[in-house]
Amino acid sequence: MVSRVLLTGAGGRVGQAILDGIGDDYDWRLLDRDPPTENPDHEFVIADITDPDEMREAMQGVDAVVHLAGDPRPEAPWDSVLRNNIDGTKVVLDAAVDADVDKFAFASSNHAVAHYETERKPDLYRTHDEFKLDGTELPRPGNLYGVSKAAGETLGRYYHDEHDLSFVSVRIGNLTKGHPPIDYERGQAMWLSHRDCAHLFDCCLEAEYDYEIVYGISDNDRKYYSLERAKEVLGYSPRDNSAHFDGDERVE
Ligand SMILES: NC(=O)C1=CN([C@@H]2O[C@H](COP(=O)(O)OP(=O)(O)OC[C@H]3O[C@@H](n4cnc5c(N)ncnc54)[C@H](O)[C@@H]3O)[C@@H](O)[C@H]2O)C=CC1
Ligand SMILES: O=C1O[C@H](COP(=O)(O)O)[C@@H](O)[C@H](O)[C@H]1O
Repeated sequence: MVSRVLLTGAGGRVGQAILDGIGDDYDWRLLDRDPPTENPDHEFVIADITDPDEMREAMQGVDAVVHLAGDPRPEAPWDSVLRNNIDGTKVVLDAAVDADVDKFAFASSNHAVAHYETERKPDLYRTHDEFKLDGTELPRPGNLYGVSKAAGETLGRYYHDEHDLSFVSVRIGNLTKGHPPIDYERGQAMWLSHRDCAHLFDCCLEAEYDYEIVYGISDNDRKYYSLERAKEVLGYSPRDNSAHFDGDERVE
């Protein structure tokens, strides 16, 4: 049973969504290289994920890791994604294996597979289009940031096979608070609401799995990512759908 969880990148947007939803459900150790902006409700470690000593220390007594820290910019330059996203993820994985951590949930991204859209857009963002990615496809990154996320997924595969670490890559779509992106069909197709985000990472901490790749979106009518694997293996049961909004207003 997972009790003590290390949340890297805790100060960011995804971290906030997770803590708002399931902050009371685990014994969290929050980690970020930037200090918290307000008094945190949980233990907070200021550390850089590329520092092996800091990560070894932060991992003590941890059952599971939710690894969010990294450069989230689709336009991020190679030196940054190489350091923060690829090397940083390896350092966190090494520390997790040394500390005998059971489960590792990794924040991957839609950008790891963005080039599947190239020859299909804008139709695939619309409800009449049946095309769906399901997580069994090879990566087709749309930028170097996407390459770094595909590398994180592959690192996870290796640490699972080599060290038996349970690893789930969550290819997160577009997280926004309150309502889906406005006037942005792609963003509406891959919208992830805050409450579905928290619930999905809760599932990653509770379910039993070996190595998984799932999509992290709400149950949007426009979706071109399948939610079947997340539902079947993790027990994900999303409650939101971008089709239930007109602009910033919920209409259903
Ligand atoms: N927000 C979204 O819609 C999506 C986010 N993701 C992924 O989810 C993760 C979190 O994204 P957001 O919360 O949106 O980003 P964010 O920028 O709001 O949060 C990232 C946090 O990681 C920290 N961080 C960055 N590099 C670090 C390092 N070397 N050591 C320690 N801390 C470090 C930053 O200080 C920041 O607080 C990222 O890995 C991103 O690639 C993936 C797809 C969509
Ligand atoms: O991986 C990420 O994806 C989201 C959605 O991508 P976008 O190109 O449609 O904006 C992005 O907002 C987020 O910053 C990024 O980390």
